[in-house]
Amino acid sequence: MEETIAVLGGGAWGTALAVSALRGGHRVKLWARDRALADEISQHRTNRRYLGEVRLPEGIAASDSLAETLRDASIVLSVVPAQATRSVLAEAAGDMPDGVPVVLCAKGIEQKTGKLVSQLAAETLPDTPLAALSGPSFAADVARGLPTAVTVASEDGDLAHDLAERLSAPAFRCYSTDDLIGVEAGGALKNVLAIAVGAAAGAELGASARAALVTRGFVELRRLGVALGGHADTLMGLSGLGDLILTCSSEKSRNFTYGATLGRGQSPEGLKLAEGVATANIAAELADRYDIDTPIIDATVSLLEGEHSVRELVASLMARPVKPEDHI
Ligand SMILES: NC(=O)C1=CN([C@@H]2O[C@H](COP(=O)(O)OP(=O)(O)OC[C@H]3O[C@@H](n4cnc5c(N)ncnc54)[C@H](O)[C@@H]3O)[C@@H](O)[C@H]2O)C=CC1
Ligand SMILES: O=C(CO)COP(=O)(O)O
Repeated sequence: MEETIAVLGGGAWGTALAVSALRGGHRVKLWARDRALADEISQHRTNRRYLGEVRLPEGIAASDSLAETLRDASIVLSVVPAQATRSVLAEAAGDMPDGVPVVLCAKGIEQKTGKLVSQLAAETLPDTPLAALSGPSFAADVARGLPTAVTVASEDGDLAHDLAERLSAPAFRCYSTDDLIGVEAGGALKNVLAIAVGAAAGAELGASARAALVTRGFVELRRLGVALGGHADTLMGLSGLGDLILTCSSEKSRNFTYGATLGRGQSPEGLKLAEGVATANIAAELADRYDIDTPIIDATVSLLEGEHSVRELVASLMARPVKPEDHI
């Protein structure tokens, strides 16, 4: 059934999801706060700043007006960075159509509050049905029509299933779950670990170190994800293991690239958005609060704060007391 999907955010992921929705047979409106960007997307069918040379299909109605974008929408996708989501949803609240679900697509934890994106959205939009979409999906791949699979989560499992059907497209397969927290935790924490793994790659520590870091990092992701209220099984899925594999294995990941830049001893100034930078510190604080052991996340914070080099941090990880291999 054709419906109107409103996308809030004109960056790489917002534009790619708009393209996917269009391919799924829907009308698509997109809000970008920058009018020049909205015009470029609507009229020139490119988004050079965020998506490079990808040519967009015809039909994305982009605007810098939230009211215009949200009018007649039957699904709203929120695709601004995690740290900006609260303010954008607050600005949009007055124009949000009644009862229409908002699908949260950012991957992060709010620095100031330690809240997952759905938790901060519930404060801003208390009467709105909420869901999250997460999984292994580089914007450039999705915009080009390369296939992938993601998970749509809502505490209301029927809503999650319904949204997964409505958001699926020929090259975009959506699964569903009622484990909203698990899906959000997986998406947020893999970004922090991708910085760590990127740093090891940048410092040329070898493929064995990379595999060991991904595996032990995944244990930390599951420990903390479960402490936050997610299910361990969910974190074995697309938004957890799946996204961790993707982002820890490719320079196409901005988080991996951020870490690799630090690992090479270079300045990360001018790099694209890396959500893990904003999430690392609060993730480590949450781990402390729940008394969870997260040495790789802690080392990532130390690296980001410039306290130690990659080699020093790896040496201290290697010097930890020998213990049985726990899996969560
Ligand atoms: N790029 C990707 O491959 C994927 C990204 N994501 C997630 O989607 C979220 C957005 O990422 P991208 O679109 O890739 O980032 P981006 O950096 O390409 O674009 C971010 C967009 O948000 C806008 N923005 C930033 N602050 C804003 C504010 N305060 N108010 C209004 N607009 C604001 C920017 O102007 C830009 O249009 C992130 O949480 C990211 O982790 C999820 C899956 C894939
Ligand atoms: O979340 C992503 C892929 O699933 C995108 O990863 P980066 O934000 O590291 O580019």
